[in-house]
Amino acid sequence: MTGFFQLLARNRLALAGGVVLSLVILLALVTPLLPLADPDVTDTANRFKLPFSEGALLGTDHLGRDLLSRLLWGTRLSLAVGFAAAIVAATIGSAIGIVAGFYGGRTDNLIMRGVDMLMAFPYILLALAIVAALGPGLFNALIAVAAVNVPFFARNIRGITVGIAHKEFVDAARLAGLSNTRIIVSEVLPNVIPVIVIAMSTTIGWMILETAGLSFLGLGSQPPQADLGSMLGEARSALITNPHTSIVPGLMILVIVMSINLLGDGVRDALDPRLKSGALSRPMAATRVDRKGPLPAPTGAGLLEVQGLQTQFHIKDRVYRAVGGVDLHVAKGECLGIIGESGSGKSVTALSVMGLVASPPGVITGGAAHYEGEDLIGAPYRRLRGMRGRNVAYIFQDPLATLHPLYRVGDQLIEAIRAHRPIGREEGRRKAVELLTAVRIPNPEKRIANYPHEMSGGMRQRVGIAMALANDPDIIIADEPTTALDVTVQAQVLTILDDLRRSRGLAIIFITHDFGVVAQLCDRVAVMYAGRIVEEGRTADILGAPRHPYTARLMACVPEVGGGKRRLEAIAGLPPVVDRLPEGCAFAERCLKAQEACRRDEIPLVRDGASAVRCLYPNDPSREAAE
Ligand SMILES: Nc1ncnc2c1ncn2[C@@H]1O[C@H](COP(=O)(O)OP(=O)(O)OP(=O)(O)O)[C@@H](O)[C@H]1O
Repeated sequence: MTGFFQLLARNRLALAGGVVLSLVILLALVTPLLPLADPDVTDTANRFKLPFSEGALLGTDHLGRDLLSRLLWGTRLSLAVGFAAAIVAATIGSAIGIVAGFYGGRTDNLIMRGVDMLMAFPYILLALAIVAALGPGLFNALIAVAAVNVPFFARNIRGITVGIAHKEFVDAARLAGLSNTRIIVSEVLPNVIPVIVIAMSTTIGWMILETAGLSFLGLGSQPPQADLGSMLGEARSALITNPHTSIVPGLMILVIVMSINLLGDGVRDALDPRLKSGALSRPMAATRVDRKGPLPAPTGAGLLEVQGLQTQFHIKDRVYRAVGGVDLHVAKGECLGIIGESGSGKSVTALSVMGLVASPPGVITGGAAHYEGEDLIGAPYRRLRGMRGRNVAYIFQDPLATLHPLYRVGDQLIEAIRAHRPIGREEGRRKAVELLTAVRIPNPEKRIANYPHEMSGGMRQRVGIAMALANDPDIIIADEPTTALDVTVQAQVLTILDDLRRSRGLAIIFITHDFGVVAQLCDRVAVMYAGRIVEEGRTADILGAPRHPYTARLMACVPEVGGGKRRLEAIAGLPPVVDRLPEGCAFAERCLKAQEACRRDEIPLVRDGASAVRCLYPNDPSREAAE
């Protein structure tokens, strides 16, 4: 709950709306206690007194009644009717929506067609018809406004319920033998309540306006009782001669509706869990860069050289050091593997290179990524945009999440090419077929007309690779592209990537959990732990004789096909949380060789020829070979 209020407070407009609305509600609540004139007593001798006259701060109306008093009593009434109508409409509408969405079939059809019929009438006509049938009066106006808003809630909540009613957790509740009523109350309702609150917060203002509209037409509050709408209606004839009689209630309606709407938008944003990590602020086109200290100069190692990269997530007052000073490079035609446990910072490292980490909350706080000597971190957005996909392309783990579900794969390929080159449709089509052929999709002429859901996981991943190849990039960063595939398809996809790198001289950075993939594809490998590289070197050296205890234990977790039965050595404990990294070696807590010194100071990455290790007591490959 505190998180909700903190998020709400971060949205300045919502905060302003909340403060203003609270003041208005407070005023309305204390109105009976204030020393105000009677709002209904007429004094025709003092008609149309101007604001700031003696004894009438806001002046008087056409019957000499005190406008301030009428305004406060009227506001009290309008707010009460608006809120009551919203609660009634939300309760009835949501109940209808939940029942229709949950039961579906004929029940849904019957209820929703009734709702459609209500919606087919212009709402004001419907409200007028209801008031005409029930007779004028504020209570009847409340019923009319609530009734015309029921379909709005019913439709919205029905849509959400249909989605929830088919979720696995609802099926699980059914299998557990829960009754439909129990399922609705315990499984469905908690999931739709935020939507109901959001819909209410954005419609209360609207309902206050509608009630005011009915009163303005003489169908709501009846004389001498004042509400904001009837005050406006009565002031209509003096609009030109005594505008203050209209301006006073008009301004109050404006203030109430604006503040409710601003607050409603803020409530909606704060209740949405997807916006909690900072996306409420406008996401930036490239990751925010806030580097202090001198920048590393390029050494000319490789086509892409990452030096001392530090990327953090700033969430509230916490700092998550996802990447804490990573150095790596990859040359033309080379494949560098990055391996490590989940959460070790592999993806964030890769995304930082092209400024693709979402900001907020991501911030690059140090280091450089030199591409042919040019530092990409902090490069202007136009430059990064020009290079994304053109020089450095990405392949992600789940192509279903990266391919647009509503466009044919051919059109998506053509779009990817056109983002960087102005080519015609025909040429684009030819190139798309060429790309699908390059990734060995059979029958590419036909396949370009497929939608992503019409392809298998392996096919979609090939389309992902084709997309990355669309603009002939120099570097491809592949983030676990084969994790979701079965071993045969995985082998095919890896072969395609390997062939492409050899034939096109592509540099590949391959992020994976899988030592088998590293062995098959990568020339060199970097092992990451808690946002840092702990070991780096030639694949054969590292797989043959890992020097860092973490690498050795990670490899011991991997079952070997044909290696006979053996006990798999799981690594006890968990990686440290990156907002509370320990002093010294981050792996010390889980390391069997850890000494006191490991927990003291920063441990440097010590280079020895082609390999490097960040450990005070690394395994000695020569001794192990001798043993
Ligand atoms: N948007 C974010 N907000 C806060 N923390 C994040 C965000 N994205 C990543 N992190 C944190 O950064 C750290 C590194 O994440 P990253 O995705 O790079 O790990 P990874 O090694 O690629 O893991 P996996 O193999 O599961 O993809 C993790 O601790 C993660 O919780």
